Amino acid sequence: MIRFEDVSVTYDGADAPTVSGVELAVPEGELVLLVGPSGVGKSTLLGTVSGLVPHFTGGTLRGRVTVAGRDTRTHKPRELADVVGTVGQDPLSHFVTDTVEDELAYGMESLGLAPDVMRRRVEETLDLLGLADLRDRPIATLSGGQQQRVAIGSVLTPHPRVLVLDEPTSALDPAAAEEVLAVLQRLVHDLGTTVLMAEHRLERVVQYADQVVLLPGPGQAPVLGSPAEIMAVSPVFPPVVGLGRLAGWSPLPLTVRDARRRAAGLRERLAGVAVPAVEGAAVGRAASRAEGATSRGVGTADRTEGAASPGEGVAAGQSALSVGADSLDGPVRPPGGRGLSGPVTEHTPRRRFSLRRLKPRPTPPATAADAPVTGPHDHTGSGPHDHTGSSTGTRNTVTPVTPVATAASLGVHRGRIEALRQVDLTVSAGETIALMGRNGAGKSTLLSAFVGLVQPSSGSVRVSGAVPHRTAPRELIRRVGLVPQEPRDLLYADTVTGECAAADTDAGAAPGTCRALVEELLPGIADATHPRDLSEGQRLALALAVVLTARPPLLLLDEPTRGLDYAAKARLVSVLRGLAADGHAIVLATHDVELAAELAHRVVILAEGEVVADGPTEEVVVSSPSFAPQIGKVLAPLPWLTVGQVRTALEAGA
Ligand SMILES: Nc1ncnc2c1ncn2[C@@H]1O[C@H](COP(=O)(O)OP(=O)(O)OP(=O)(O)O)[C@@H](O)[C@H]1O
Ligand SMILES: Nc1ncnc2c1ncn2[C@@H]1O[C@H](COP(=O)(O)OP(=O)(O)OP(=O)(O)O)[C@@H](O)[C@H]1O
Repeated sequence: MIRFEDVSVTYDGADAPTVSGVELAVPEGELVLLVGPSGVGKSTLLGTVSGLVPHFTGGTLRGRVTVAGRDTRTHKPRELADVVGTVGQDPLSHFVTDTVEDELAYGMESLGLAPDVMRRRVEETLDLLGLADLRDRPIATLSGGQQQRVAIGSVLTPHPRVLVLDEPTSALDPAAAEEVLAVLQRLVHDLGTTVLMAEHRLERVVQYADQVVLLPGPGQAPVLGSPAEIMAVSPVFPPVVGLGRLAGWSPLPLTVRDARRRAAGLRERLAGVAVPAVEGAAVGRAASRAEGATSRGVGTADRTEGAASPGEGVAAGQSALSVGADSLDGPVRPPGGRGLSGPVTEHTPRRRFSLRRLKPRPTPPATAADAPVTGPHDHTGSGPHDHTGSSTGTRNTVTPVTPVATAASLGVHRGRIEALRQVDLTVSAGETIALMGRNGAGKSTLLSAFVGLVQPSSGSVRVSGAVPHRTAPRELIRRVGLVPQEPRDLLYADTVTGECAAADTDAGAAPGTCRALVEELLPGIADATHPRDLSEGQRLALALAVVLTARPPLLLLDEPTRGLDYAAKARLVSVLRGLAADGHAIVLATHDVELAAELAHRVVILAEGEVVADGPTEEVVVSSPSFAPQIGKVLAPLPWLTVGQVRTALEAGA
């Protein structure tokens, strides 16, 4: 159904082809998964199928790509729209209408389908993807995951024979991701739809694939095989595969169920063994409760109505951080739009989070009443917390501590939606909190409240003593930094070099600080590249580096692993652990249960705008079918969470 014949793509100005020598056939009615490190060319390859590469991206395509016999170089994306449906990594930039229902109908309208067929398919799709309650909503007001569901729905309604999906579950909560994958599998099995999908969170998808295509490195020819064959050799693999490799299981397990069947012996071996260091959470929780109690009701009820802020969401997924930490390498990214070359409308001007442009001076004032309560640059060890670095490579210990940020009985309205209700949360210096919960639960809203992008409608929020929405950006930036769900909102220079130079200046950091951070997170990004042309993972690494350059006492990350391969995530984990050990407080909104297991001292789960769980990571996630990491499920009821912990124990002779 899709055929690549000696395909190579060279972007304008690039020294070498991004992908080359691609010879592949994707049979009709199969789900083929495209995997490989960040920036290796996955999105580029997907773009050649939808025609976005090179029609929209520029560059030179050599060889031939055909879909259902149509050459994508001689057919414009519009002329392929009846056969191929494409979901790119950034749905928002490709929506063409304003409301959910209109968006679901748009593709069918373009193809001239009868109104009754359109109506029926819109209803089916609303149900299939859990969008019925959102049908009349303006798309610009949806959370990130809600938008991703609409983007997927909008390509399903025309019933294309081929679906090209770039990280389609990256913003979805774990349960929603499973639902979407089940829908795709049904289309493949029942309707013979052909699906080509790139995804980093292999723990979510590998079991659905008929075949896997691995792009091992930039410019290297792809390797095709069954999921088990490829997972045996791939540099990117999910935690169960990591566990299987560690335990020497053959064949390798691809699912939690496979692994559980093999794990009886391992469970026995680990039963009496102390789980390698996973500390800090209990302290964080105790601190938060105490603080919540004292600060409740302190805040003024600043009324806001529908503050225009990015309708963000949080990326989905899980990953094998501990596995990647020592065995993986490479980068990743997403392709473009929907394959329909209709007008791209900017619905509501998205407010850009522009704090970093305001020339911050990150050194916290020592005396002001609202000065940051922690000194993140204090390496003397005399601070209020004890950085007992764990030798096991898991979490650092946090001792009771000064709050860096608090929300007390916080309520936030976004338009008519009550996005947060009675939220009490205290974030302490040195602790890392994973904020989890289903799409639309209010995670991004809470992060936005900490940076003053939305205002409380009741209760209060404080960051280092300051009221965020009443604090001038140049002051606030000394206290808090946010990496938004869409990293491009933070980037404005023409090159990676320019972006980094601006970040160094803004942060008052030594020249080269930001660039070194980029290299640490994701090596190999070219200096002269326009941030727009970076792969998704590369862009995220750049945005993270920009914010980290200022070393804010409170660091907020909204789904920080989209587009990142396991190795890049492992590097991110190590950077964030270092920051936490230096006394920075970190809050990450994430659907990546593996990331939370690896990094967070404490997990806070939001549901319908309320906190429904708050506790040490292992306590909160192990008992949860949605939020438990793969290793947690395999070894349950033992409270082990990561491959790294198991490796440490086995190496120590368990
Ligand atoms: N600008 C807005 N106007 C109206 N409603 C909004 C706006 N932004 C978000 N919402 C709604 O507020 C609720 C919380 O959204 P939020 O983005 O905080 O969720 P989230 O937990 O981050 O979700 P996701 O996991 O999908 O990113 C959702 O129901 C969302 O549709
Ligand atoms: N339009 C473009 N112009 C120039 N270079 C580009 C363009 N698009 C992508 N690139 C470069 O091509 C390489 C491959 O990018 P691509 O997005 O295909 O990778 P990917 O494997 O999908 O990455 P990720 O997993 O991070 O999404 C990257 O180095 C990127 O910087």
